[in-house]
Amino acid sequence: MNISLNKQQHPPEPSRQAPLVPAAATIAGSDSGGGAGIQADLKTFQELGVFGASALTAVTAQNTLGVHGVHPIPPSMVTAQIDAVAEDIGPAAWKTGMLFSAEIIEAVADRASFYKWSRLVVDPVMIAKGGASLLQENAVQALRSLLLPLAQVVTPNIPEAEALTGMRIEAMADRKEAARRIHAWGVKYVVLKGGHGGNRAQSLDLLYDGRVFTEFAAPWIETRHTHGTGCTFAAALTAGLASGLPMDEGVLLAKRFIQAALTNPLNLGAGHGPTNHWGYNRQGTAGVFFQTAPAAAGEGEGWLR
Ligand SMILES: Nc1ncnc2c1ncn2[C@@H]1O[C@H](COP(=O)(O)OP(=O)(O)O)[C@@H](O)[C@H]1O
Ligand SMILES: Cc1ncc(COP(=O)(O)OP(=O)(O)O)c(N)n1
Repeated sequence: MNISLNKQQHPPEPSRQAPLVPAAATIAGSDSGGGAGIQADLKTFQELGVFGASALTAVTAQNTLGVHGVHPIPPSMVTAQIDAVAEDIGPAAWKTGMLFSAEIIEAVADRASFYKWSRLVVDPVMIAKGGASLLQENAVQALRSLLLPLAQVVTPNIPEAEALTGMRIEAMADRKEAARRIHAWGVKYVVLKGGHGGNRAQSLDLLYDGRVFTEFAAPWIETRHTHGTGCTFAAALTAGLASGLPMDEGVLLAKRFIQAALTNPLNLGAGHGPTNHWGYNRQGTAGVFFQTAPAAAGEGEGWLR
């Protein structure tokens, strides 16, 4: 008797199988300390039920006290990683983090327009918590003109929004004006994060869709363990979008996730320690709320949730 255990000559085409979980990809730098960069992104994807692929842009020697060294990856190798992931895995959403140079930004923008990514989250990483530069100064212009017009959403913190727009951001009116200017470059949504806002009562992030501002606020958490908050927030948003959430629900998920990750620190390292990605409760964290406000005036505010 002749028994054939495997009748198929070739493995099935991956793209023809319905994936059991959504996939997302991060294009970012490696943080040897594990709190930010590719490591934070992949942990966040996993915790939120999304398979994570990656393309490395730079290797950093880094811990909770600072960045000791940066070694960029050649742009052609960044392109090759993106192609390998795009052609086989086919992520539903992409995220960028540390891109380091204008040349790497050009390579990523080229691939983003080639593959026509509809869900591209750009976290415009510039400076690490300890003050080290993660983006060369002459690359800000490339970020603004080449990558932002291709993004679905960009997630600057306040210093990054200041560097992108060239304006000083102090009051809420400044944050709204910065969001309007960034939106005018072609990105569909702007999330201006408030971790550097100076308000020690609450952390307030602002979502702008070109028409309406939505505020996401949560109680401020007094902790030194804030390394990688921006990466983790943007990765959670990417996971939400890869799972099919609309933008406002994706931001709410990200806000809840980062709030939970900041709540019970792991107490690792002597400096800015990593946040805690374990055991996120999808029901969310108490105290996060959001509201809409018309772009032009303050009237008409109403609670959505
Ligand atoms: N101490 C804190 N308490 C509560 N939320 C925070 C705190 N620090 C940062 N966040 C939140 O973490 C996210 C990342 O914010 P931010 O610190 O501004 O970004 P980055 O890490 O890029 O500098 C935002 O949602 C912000 O509101
Ligand atoms: C490799 C790498 N990528 C990004 C960052 C910056 O991460 P971010 O989430 O903005 O956090 P802080 O540096 O502000 O803690 C990084 N440090 N390293």
